[in-house]
Amino acid sequence: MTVLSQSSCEACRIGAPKVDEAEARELLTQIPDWSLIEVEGIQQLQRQYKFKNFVAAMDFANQLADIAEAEGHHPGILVEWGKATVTWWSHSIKGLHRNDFVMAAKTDALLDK
Ligand SMILES: C[C@H](O)[C@H](O)[C@H]1CNC2=NC(N)=NC(=O)C2=N1
Repeated sequence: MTVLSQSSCEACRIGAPKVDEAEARELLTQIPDWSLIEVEGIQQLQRQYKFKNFVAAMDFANQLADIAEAEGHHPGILVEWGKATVTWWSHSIKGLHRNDFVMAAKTDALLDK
């Protein structure tokens, strides 16, 4: 199996294939702390990270912004005191593309730095 955190995003345009349920289940084994959620009919990946204070959460969000820009794929980020909630989905296909699983794994990998 390819290591998601070491993969890159591929071009994702309208009409690109959504990840099906079997594939989602397999990919989730590499990002076990993420939840599959559905918001207004759109499947998304979500994880909440805990930090020691607001500045640490904000610093994490800024590091995530850098990798999002580098990959051309962008998350939802909610920063609060001591936590950051990150949500990944592909706007262009209104659902989950493999890119979202790649980015979730890269988000986790930020914690190892
Ligand atoms: C033109 C640009 O590449 C696109 O709008 C990208 C930007 N970042 C994106 N991020 C996410 N999460 N989904 C998208 O469909 C998306 N599209």
